[in-house]
Amino acid sequence: MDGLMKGKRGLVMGVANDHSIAWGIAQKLSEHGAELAFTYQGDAFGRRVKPLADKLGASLVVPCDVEDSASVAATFETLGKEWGGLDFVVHAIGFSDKNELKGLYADTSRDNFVRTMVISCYSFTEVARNAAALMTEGGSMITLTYAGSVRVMPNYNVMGVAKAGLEASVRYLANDYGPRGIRVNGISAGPVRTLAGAGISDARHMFSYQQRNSPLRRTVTIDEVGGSALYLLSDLSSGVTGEIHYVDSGYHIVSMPTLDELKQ
Ligand SMILES: NC(=O)c1ccc[n+]([C@@H]2O[C@H](COP(=O)([O-])OP(=O)(O)OC[C@H]3O[C@@H](n4cnc5c(N)ncnc54)[C@H](O)[C@@H]3O)[C@@H](O)[C@H]2O)c1
Ligand SMILES: Cc1c(CN(C)C(=O)CCc2cnc3c(c2)CCC(=O)N3)oc2ccccc12
Repeated sequence: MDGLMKGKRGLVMGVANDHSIAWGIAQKLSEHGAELAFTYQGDAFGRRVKPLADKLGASLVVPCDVEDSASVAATFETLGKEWGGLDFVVHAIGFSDKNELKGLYADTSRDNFVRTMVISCYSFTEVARNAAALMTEGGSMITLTYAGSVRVMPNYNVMGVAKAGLEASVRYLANDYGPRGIRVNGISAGPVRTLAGAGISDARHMFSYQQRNSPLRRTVTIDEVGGSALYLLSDLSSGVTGEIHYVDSGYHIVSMPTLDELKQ
């Protein structure tokens, strides 16, 4: 089908199920004519991702565990062999030990700090380096971040530190690859009820707080994140690189949306 992404081929990393942000992005890209390849993290996820990928006519669905550099390299070797080139990459991967996503950030263990940084931050740099080698006609990459990188979100803890590093790496990668016509951007999404977004303590209260206090008075959907990803991965954003684009109902711009509640 014709559309913004007609003739473009790209890799979507991070679909776990049909609630995943990466799935919202993949659907939107496919609707606009993109040809997609997917990676999944291990056989358990593979059983969920393959039927989803089939729905979008994706022929390439490969395992990739970003804790294993050989696995990342093998993914792009396969893409190089099967496609020969690449126009875009979606990196929607993040993980930390959920037992350290509560209580004090100060209590973060060294092991989980390192592991969280490798999976949630460094993996985008490694993916970008491998992808850039295939983007011989230029290209566009995005990663998913969260406002917990620049402001304290209770319990987000070490994930906030990892996202701060991720957002800085977006800027450094944008500078490295700009001369080759490869753009690198981030989408900072508001809270979404995904596997990663729901499995946290007090998720219910955090969602309702954001619904009551964001300018749009609601949380965002994976389709809305998909729309902004389509913009950043298409030629509509040809002049945009190194940016963190917020898709969060405007939550991050307010300190106090209204005094009404206090007057009650
Ligand atoms: N859900 C939210 O509220 C929210 C908001 C802003 C940003 N994000 C970010 O969006 C991205 C996608 O998360 P989601 O909310 O769609 O949840 P999700 O659980 O659907 O997706 C997370 C993905 O990370 C993958 N992953 C984890 N460790 C991996 C590893 N070692 N190798 C390969 N893949 C691995 C999982 O397999 C899964 O597919 C993450 O980076 C997350 O931090 C989420
Ligand atoms: C929002 C929000 C999220 C969603 N988000 C932005 C994220 O980036 C997901 C972070 C995350 C990373 N690793 C794990 C989990 C969530 C839960 C399941 C697990 O085992 N590991 O996570 C939070 C954690 C604490 C507070 C708020 C949030």
